[in-house]
Amino acid sequence: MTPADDLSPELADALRRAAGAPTLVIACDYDGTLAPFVDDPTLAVPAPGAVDALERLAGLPRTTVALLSGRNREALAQVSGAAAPVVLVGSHGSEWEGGFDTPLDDDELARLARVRSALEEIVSHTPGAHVEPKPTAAVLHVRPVEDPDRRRTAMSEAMAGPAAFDGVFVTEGKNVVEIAVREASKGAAIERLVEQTGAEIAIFIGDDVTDERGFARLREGDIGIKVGDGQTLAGYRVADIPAVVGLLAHLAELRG
Ligand SMILES: O=P(O)(O)OC[C@H]1O[C@H](O[C@H]2O[C@H](CO)[C@@H](O)[C@H](O)[C@H]2O)[C@H](O)[C@@H](O)[C@@H]1O
Repeated sequence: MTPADDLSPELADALRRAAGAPTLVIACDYDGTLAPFVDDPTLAVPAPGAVDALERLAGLPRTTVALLSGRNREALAQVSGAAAPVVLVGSHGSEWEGGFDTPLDDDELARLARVRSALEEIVSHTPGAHVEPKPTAAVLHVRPVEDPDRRRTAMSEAMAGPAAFDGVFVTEGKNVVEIAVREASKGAAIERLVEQTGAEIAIFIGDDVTDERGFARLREGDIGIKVGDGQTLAGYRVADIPAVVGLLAHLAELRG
């Protein structure tokens, strides 16, 4: 069985087309796409072979590989172990090498502190839940909460409380709700990568609802690949993380 055996004929064709593009961008979500979910986000390591395949692709001429994650950039670098020439883009597309285009102003910082303390209050009576601080957001994590009712209650409290504050941007993900004081979109980040490189084809691979903002902004001829089940705007689908690793390794062979 070769990596290509896991791919639909349509996706195999699309990858052959991408492999022949003069300039190519490959943007990949991290959690749920390259790294299996775990309770502690600091321990979410890449699946075997994932970083190797990304680095092989990133070492090819006129090929830009980016990790495009909801995580903040520093956390993304730590858990993934990926480094240049792989481009790391954090905070849902708004945090690049050198940080954010514009730092948070005093109002945004005050709003962020209010959001964090409201989420900490929820955590204080929800055993297992925790808050992940980010430069422009705070995230309530409920994956480790054992009782499903308590998990749902904590999410509802976050939605009715800090998620309803003025001037915040809410993203619900897998067992998380993220409340940001800056709007960000993986779609805008993919457009920026395409603009910077002049790529004729962009590939974007992701598993979560937040990745739909990326799929929505792909151009005709670009290749969106959804990982796992669920509704999607992506044109192609693979079953799971090992299939993503196989796909990347196969693309590296085709383009190498
Ligand atoms: O855009 P991504 O790279 O997919 O990041 C999305 C969020 O991923 C992380 O949370 C998810 O993974 C955790 C570790 O496996 C898991 O515990 C949690 O339930 C998942 O939602 C990360 O912690 C968040 O900051 C990212 O926004």
